[in-house]
Amino acid sequence: MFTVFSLHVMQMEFSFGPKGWVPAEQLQEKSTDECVYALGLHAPGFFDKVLNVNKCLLQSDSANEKSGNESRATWRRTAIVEDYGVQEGRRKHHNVLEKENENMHEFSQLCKNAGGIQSWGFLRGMCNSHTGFLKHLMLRSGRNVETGLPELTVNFVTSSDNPECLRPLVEKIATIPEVVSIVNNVNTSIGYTSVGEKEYTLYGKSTIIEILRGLTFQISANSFFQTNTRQGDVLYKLIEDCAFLKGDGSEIVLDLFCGTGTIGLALAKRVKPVYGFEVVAQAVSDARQNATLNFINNATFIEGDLNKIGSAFANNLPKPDIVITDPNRPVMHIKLIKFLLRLRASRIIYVSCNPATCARDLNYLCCGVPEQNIEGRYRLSSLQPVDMFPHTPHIECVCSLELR
Ligand SMILES: C[S@@+](CC[C@H](N)C(=O)[O-])C[C@H]1O[C@@H](n2cnc3c(N)ncnc32)[C@H](O)[C@@H]1O
Repeated sequence: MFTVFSLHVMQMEFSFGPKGWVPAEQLQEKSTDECVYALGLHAPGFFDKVLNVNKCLLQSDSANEKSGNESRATWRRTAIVEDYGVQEGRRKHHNVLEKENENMHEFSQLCKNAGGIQSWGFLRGMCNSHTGFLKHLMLRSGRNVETGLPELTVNFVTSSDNPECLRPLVEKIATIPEVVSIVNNVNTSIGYTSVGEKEYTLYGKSTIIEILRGLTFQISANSFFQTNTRQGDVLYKLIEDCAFLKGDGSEIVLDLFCGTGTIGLALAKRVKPVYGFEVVAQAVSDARQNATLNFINNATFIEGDLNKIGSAFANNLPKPDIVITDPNRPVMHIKLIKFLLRLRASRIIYVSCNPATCARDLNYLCCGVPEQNIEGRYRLSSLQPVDMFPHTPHIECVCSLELR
């Protein structure tokens, strides 16, 4: 198993909550006053219990702290906690709101002017009541390709379409040198997903750059990108090894669930064409742009929902030699399993961050689904876990399947 000891997790998603959740073992130690309003991580299995996180050990220093300036606290504290009182407790918050902080006063006025949102509502997370404005805070770090210095994107996910409400907060955060982009994703659903129906760029650019396997990738806020860049390099090298490319540039690659095109593009210079499929429009557009950025002209990226494929899916494409499939945590749709079994590519590389759903899909591909008269056609030739999420129970697996 590959493990890193020095972490650099590129993306973290935090949630806002109406009050901080205190684990039972700490109830004695903490007064409940300390815990009003939360910005942090969900307790496992409970979306309405948000554990305050003041410093995230999985984040890069620049995402956690303002390096080189001892006098300023972490940027999260500076921008959100100190100025807006989200984590400071109800009493302090009242002081900040009503007496002390001009910005906060302006801010609450702004909120009221902008469509009747109450300032208190602004600070409440959605949680069970489904009220409030701020849902999630997503931090993503990348680097400047010329200087190599860290860059940060800040993505506020809100429950309604009122980007002006964020303006005072944006002005504060924009003064942090590492921050190159501040966006607002508006997600009006009652769910906890962070992908917005609309996105506003409130400061700087709308994308961030990261480098993996020597290639440059542009990433939009709604596009998937490996959260752990250093281990991402290890993961993609392993996928390349599992592809057993002949080296004569003759193979055709199908990259399913391709995101910003990372895996396909990492292989593109050593194969014939690469075809990528992905459902998120921004990710497809990033993938196309990434091909251009890396002078790759044999990669085609197609927008489409792999859960809704018809019998004619990919009929117009040449038969691939290698299929990469890298689904989200749920199982692959049975239509896609059937497609892969009909396609009979010589090799499938199945990349998964969920061993349970991965096991089901591998079982179908290898042993078939007898109750549906589906015959399995593959043999699992290798399975390598990669520790993409150190110090958590999660694990990524790269599975190599050969046609029998
Ligand atoms: C685990 S990510 C892998 C992305 C890419 N392979 C990478 O390594 O960066 C899974 C990707 O599948 C996409 N996705 C999820 N459901 C999908 C669907 N039904 N059809 C097509 N793409 C889907 C997600 O948007 C995401 O980009």
